[in-house]
This record gives sequence, C-alpha cells and structure tokens, in this order.
Amino acid sequence: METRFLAIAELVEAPSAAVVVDVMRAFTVAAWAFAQGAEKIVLAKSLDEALALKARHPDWVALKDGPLATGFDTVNSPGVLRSVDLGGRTVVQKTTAGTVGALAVKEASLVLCAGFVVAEATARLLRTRGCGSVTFVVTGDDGRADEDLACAQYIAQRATGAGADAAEFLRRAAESRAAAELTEGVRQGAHPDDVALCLELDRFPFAMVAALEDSLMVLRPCAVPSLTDEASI
Ligand SMILES: O=C(O)[C@H](CS(=O)(=O)O)OP(=O)(O)O
Ligand SMILES: [Mg+2]
Repeated sequence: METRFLAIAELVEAPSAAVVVDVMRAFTVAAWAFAQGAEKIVLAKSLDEALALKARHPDWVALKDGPLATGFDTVNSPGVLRSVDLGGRTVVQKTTAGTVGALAVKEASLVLCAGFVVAEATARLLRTRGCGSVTFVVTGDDGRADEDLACAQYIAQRATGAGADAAEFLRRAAESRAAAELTEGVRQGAHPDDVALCLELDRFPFAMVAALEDSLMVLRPCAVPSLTDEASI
C-alpha cells in the first residue's frame, strides 16, 4: 500500500482512497455521536448550510466547534456528546478543520474519517478493501497539527501490516498544540475530559465512511471484519 500525507490545501485531485484525520476533535466527536446512537452525520459546508439543514429538519441535531451559538443544539466536544442520547437521530456537524477536510475529498471512491478512537478499525478496513494507494488528509493547522499527523502515521503503519507501538504516537498527540489549547481553555465549547477522550486508542470497534448522498456528504459507522475473519479473506 502506497501512503501519502497531505494538508487540505495540497489536495489537487481526487484520491482513490482518503483517510481524513481530525483527532481534536471532529472525528472523535463523530465516533461518540455514533456510540450515543446517531444514525448518520451530515458534514455541512458552512455554518449557514448547517443552520438551513436544521431549519428544514428541526429534529436533526446541529453542532459546531467553538462556543454554543444560536440555532445550534450542542458543541464539538466528546466530553459533552457522551452524555447526550442521540438514538436514531441525524447530526449536522460543521467544524474548522475536520468537516472541511472530508468535503475536500468528496469525489474520492472511498472516504474514511478517523481519529485514535477508531484507528484499528480504520486500518483494518483499508486492509480488507485492498487499497493500493491511500491519501491521509492531515486536517489541523494547515497540515501541521501533530495530533493528526501522528494518528495518520499510526493508522498507515497498522494498515500496511507494520507493527506500530501506539505509545509514541499518542505521546505526540498529547503534547500537541491542540491538546494544550484544549487543556488551557483557549478552545471554546470544550469539556475537561476532551483531550483524554481524544487519546483513547481504539475506543470504538467501527470505522466511519463518508459518501455523497443527494449532494450531501454523509458520514456513517461501518462494521469491519474481526481479525479472525480477516485472516480467512
Ligand atoms: O473543535 C475543535 O477542536 C476545532 C476547532 S478550533 O481549532 O478550536 O477552532 O475544530 P476541528 O475541526 O474539530 O479540528
Ligand atoms: Mg482538529
């Protein structure tokens, strides 16, 4: 498997397979939304689109990063989301980096959204799909966010069958600027447990696949074969 690591601005053509990584916090939040029962997540292009979708579908749950704002139901925080019952609900998510990254590769044949909480399931899905070439989109800080790069490199190593010791990758994420900003309260709409929740390796057994549905980019959880099943594929 050939792997490359690009910032959003470096994406010039649609990759065949893309893994969009946002550890802090968009795709940790997305995974928690599914764990709390959400059926799907619509990745909105803009705050206006998120609000328009919410107006059209009042039962949908709209969230954005930063502080809670008028018209939105909640914030981009795993610590907040983990105590919200989202059974059967549709979530609309708009964030600064993660959702933008996923929309930038919407034409790719396979789009996975990932963080450490779904790392192994994501790597396993890449392996079982037999992807020859995978583009990892490092969403944060114009591609320099070390929590996203570390997670992307870890998933890439797991996907290519190379044994990878997670500890060093998690240490880099724990020492990233995003982690410091969340801990110090620079980033708003945060819960004290957010950093710890973003660093929970393989908290969930599913991967997350995004695809266009009626012109909207929709993220859904995807069960992946267990290690035993994989051995017999
Ligand atoms: O909510 C987040 O952590 C960030 C927003 S910001 O960098 O704090 O402005 O958004 P994300 O797209 O989840 O990285
Ligand atoms: Mg981020």
